[in-house]
Amino acid sequence: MTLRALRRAAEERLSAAGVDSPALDARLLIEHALGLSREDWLVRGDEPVPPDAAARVDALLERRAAREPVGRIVGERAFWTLDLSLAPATLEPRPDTETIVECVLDALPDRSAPVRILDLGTGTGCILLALLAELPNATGLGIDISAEAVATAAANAARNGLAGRADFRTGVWGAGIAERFDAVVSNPPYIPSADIATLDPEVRDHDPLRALDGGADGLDAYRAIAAELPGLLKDGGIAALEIGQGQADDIRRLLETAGLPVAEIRPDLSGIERCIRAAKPV
Ligand SMILES: C[S@@+](CC[C@H](N)C(=O)[O-])C[C@H]1O[C@@H](n2cnc3c(N)ncnc32)[C@H](O)[C@@H]1O
Repeated sequence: MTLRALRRAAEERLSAAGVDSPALDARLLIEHALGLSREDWLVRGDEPVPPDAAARVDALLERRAAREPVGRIVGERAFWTLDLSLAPATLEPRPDTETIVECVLDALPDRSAPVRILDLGTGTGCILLALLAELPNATGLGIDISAEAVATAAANAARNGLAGRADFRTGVWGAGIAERFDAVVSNPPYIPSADIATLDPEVRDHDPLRALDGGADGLDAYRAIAAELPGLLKDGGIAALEIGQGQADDIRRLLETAGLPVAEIRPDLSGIERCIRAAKPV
């Protein structure tokens, strides 16, 4: 079988298994199994695939057909301009979360300023590290309740040349942090507990429950974080939080009750309200 024929067969297999991006996933898994680059398809598509290579591809396709996400299979995921390693305790970063990065960058008056950023529930470190990659004089602290997530985030900082500007610690949201920051970012768990069983298998069976479960109404983490934000922000500092579909009004109320007027609610690329930005009055 040629490489191109293998790819067609892989796509059909993933499509039959209900995978929603079979063409992309087939290509990524074959590239990973065989050490190919995207350009290789142009020049090597008619080459025969040796049986041992086909067996390596088959093993990965079997996992994907069982609805394990590509990022979990290959152990990493691209986010913003970065490649990030994953661990069982980290959420797989989503493109929607880049909305927070854009929102913070657009809200900062001076991108060369030495801003201090706090990321609550940092996971892979994706939000903090993407911001540090864009803000050459910024430094930051990422907090997560999971020690495995903290270790993964620290490794991702090193992998992307940002370790000198990023610290990571275990903690429960902002508890015990005395410092005040120019920006606090967070993508907290926001799925109502009862909805978790209805999620796609890629999410339900592979993202950690602690990264998903937002309590009975999905808002537990926002209540905790909103109460802490006034003590974590400098005067004039901004908070940018990812939100779930339909949660904007409730979270606006939580932030404004805490004394943080909402300045923006920003949609993601699908038009869903995804990031809420508030500021601490000067
Ligand atoms: C939705 S994930 C977001 C991860 C990452 N920031 C991202 O956007 O991909 C939420 C994260 O919050 C962490 N978390 C859950 N409860 C926490 C708590 N009480 N204190 C600190 N972190 C918590 C989870 O371990 C998880 O890494």
